[in-house]
Amino acid sequence: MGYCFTDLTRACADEWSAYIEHDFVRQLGQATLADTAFRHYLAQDYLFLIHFARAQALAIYKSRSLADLRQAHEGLKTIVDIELGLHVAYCREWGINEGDLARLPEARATLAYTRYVLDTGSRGDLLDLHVALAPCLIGYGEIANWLNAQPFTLRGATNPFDAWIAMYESDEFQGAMTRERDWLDARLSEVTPQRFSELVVIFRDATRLEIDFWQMGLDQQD
Ligand SMILES: Cc1ncc(CO)c(N)n1
Repeated sequence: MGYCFTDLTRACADEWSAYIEHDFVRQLGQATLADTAFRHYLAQDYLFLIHFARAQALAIYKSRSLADLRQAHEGLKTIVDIELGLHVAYCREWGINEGDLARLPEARATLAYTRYVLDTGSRGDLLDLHVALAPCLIGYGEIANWLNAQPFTLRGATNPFDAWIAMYESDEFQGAMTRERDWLDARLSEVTPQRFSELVVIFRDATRLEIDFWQMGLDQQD
């Protein structure tokens, strides 16, 4: 026994790489992504982040110890104070104002992913919820690092999506990702093989929904 976070990604290696190395991500790195696809993704991601913040709040509610409560609070602050603040400013640069965002219809992929996380968290315990949230917080940090390691990735003013990569490679986001991974490593070290296999199902489903989210952006689906 004694599992850790990378055992989850190893158990879903195909889905995890399909998510981290998705065409949307590659095109963003190569600066070949269509502006309309990026704008569609950005707007839907605003709706995603609001529900994701609610899921972090649910993790606060489900915490039994001060240490757990602090970890969930960290997650909430990362979303509301760092990511959503940057996101709203970033949307404005791309010609989407907050009024437009508030009136936006939710795409099916956004609905499916956010409600899946909230339902998994309501039904299960704190660990189920953190595992459902993990592809998001840890995945985006890994995506920024993966992009930076690819020879095709363009950085700087020649890439209109450069600020997006900068957000997820930032010390604040990478720090939040590391703390979440440490929290998961500590909890996973104590679970039984049967419990681990339940958690793999949650992790795989959430990762599949992340893949659908990229595809929704690429195809501009509603
Ligand atoms: C869909 C999605 N997953 C993960 C993140 C990172 O928080 C995000 N902003 N959007």
